[in-house]
Amino acid sequence: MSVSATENVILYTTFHLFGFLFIPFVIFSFIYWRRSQRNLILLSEKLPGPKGWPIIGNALDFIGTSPDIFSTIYKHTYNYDRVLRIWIGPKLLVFLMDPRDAELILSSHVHIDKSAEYKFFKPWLGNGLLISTGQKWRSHRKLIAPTFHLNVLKGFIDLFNVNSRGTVEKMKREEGKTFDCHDYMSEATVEMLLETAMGVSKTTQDQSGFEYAMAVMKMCDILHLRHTKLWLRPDWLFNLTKYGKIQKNLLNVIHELTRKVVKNKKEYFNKGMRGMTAEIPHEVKTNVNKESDTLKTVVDGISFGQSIGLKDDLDVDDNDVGEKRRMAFLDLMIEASNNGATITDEEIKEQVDTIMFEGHDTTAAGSSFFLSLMAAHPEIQEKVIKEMDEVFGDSDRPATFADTLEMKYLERCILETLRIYPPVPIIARQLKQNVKLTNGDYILPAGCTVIVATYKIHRRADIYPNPDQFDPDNFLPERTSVRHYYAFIPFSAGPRSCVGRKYAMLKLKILLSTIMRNFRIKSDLNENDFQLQGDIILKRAEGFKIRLESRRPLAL
Ligand code: HEM
Repeated sequence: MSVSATENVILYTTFHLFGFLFIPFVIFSFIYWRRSQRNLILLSEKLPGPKGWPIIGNALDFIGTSPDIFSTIYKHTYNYDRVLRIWIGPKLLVFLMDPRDAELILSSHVHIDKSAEYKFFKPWLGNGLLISTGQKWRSHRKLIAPTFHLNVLKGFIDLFNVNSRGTVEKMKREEGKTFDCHDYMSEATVEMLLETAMGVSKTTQDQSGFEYAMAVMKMCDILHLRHTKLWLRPDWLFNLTKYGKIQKNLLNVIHELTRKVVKNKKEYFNKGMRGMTAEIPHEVKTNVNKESDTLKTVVDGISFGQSIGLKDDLDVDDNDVGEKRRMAFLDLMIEASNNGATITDEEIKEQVDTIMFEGHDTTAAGSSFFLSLMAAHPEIQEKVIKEMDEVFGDSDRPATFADTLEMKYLERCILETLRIYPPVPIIARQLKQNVKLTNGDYILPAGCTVIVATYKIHRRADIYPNPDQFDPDNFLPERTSVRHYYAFIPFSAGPRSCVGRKYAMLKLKILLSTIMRNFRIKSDLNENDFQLQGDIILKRAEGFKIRLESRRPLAL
């Protein structure tokens, strides 16, 4: 027998062995799975959704580029108004698009477990606040939430100003050119987080915030691939691919920075330098103590990005937060660890990674969408500029907390940006028990992944007239007062709401007002040209392309 004939025999035998063993294995596994998941399957059959293929379900919807997948899933929501069932192989996803159902899940103290997809974050964020659950999440949330109360945040205003002015200075290099503003927003938000919540000066970091921000962006791309491509899900297979190797390198960059941040802070702390943020230049110091302590809201019906009817652990009366607890995030973590076993060093690092990720990519996307929308809607931009001129006149003084309360129109534009392009477009939870929805006979089965579809809720025509139109008047009091509280949830809501909500709103107002005092934003593209991709954080696939035109000498 020749060599090629032998090869043919081997191939033939292997093929048949594969047929004899693999196909029965798949069929047997499928039957076993159907029997063991009877509750899930029976209840899912009553849920509305597009027809799928045997075994793979609707997995074909997840083939293609990121914008393709986003648009395919979004198109389904036109046919299914409140609830949408999708199968990806054996995995059942149920999208909720009615604010009443969103409330049912998000306000619950029971349905707080994150979905299995969050496990891909684990090598990066460990058991940080975003993914932990149970008692660990409860005790760490209790520790961390007070470090984002308003009385702590007011102490950050000067640093928000310094960094916003630095960003304007850097962006000036791009004047007249078309460029992607996301890189600038990303770098600015990383540096602000380092200097405020982490309390370390960016100049003491020998690795730039920019490098970190880019690594985070690439990590998000990889995580998105693992969510949508079934073969990248098992760790052993993923680690063999080029993506596994890239992830390893990216995590080295990310963790090197966070380790350094914790180490530096501990050194300061041991030298007795506590309760500090980075150094503030004299010329931008504002007198925070003289500022009005009022908690009044700026846009009626909405308080720091959330409906005023929704209260969470950030909304405690600031006078109830004792002196000792008025500490910035990393200071408090280190003090807690020095004082006992509430939190270990490894857990501190995980929380730093979590805050750095959650606090940076979300606000970078939010501010980049805002600037893109200003360019696409010049008439709205002029109203923002008019308000800036009314608040600051010709002065180039830094913004104060009182000024932020006067930026009513700017705030409406920020809220409208977060409505129409919510940086976190969906929120996913794993159900441990069946849940009956608020209206109708639908029951979500235990074991399914329930997805609160923020992006769709924010674009319901029965809640927002002309839902796809950028209209800051959606946040006029007469409109906010008649809406369901859960009709606007960019920061989620309930016990697992975003811990950085107030931080984000304050920072966005200072950063964006500083930019709008200095530039007019232009673009050759309009909103219809935006291609959306929902890789964990919502982004413009083509980049956030804008052009800057100087309004006046820099307010620096
Ligand atoms: C525009 C900016 C932001 C948006 C739209 C946003 C949105 C959200 C959303 C929707 C969640 C819930 C996610 C989920 O359940 O899967 C969340 C959680 C979280 N966010 Fe934000 N966020 C923003 C800024 C920030 C900032 C500035 C920080 C910190 C400085 C932060 C820290 C966190 C943390 C730690 C969690 C997890 C909370 C928990 O599970 O208890 N976020 N955020």
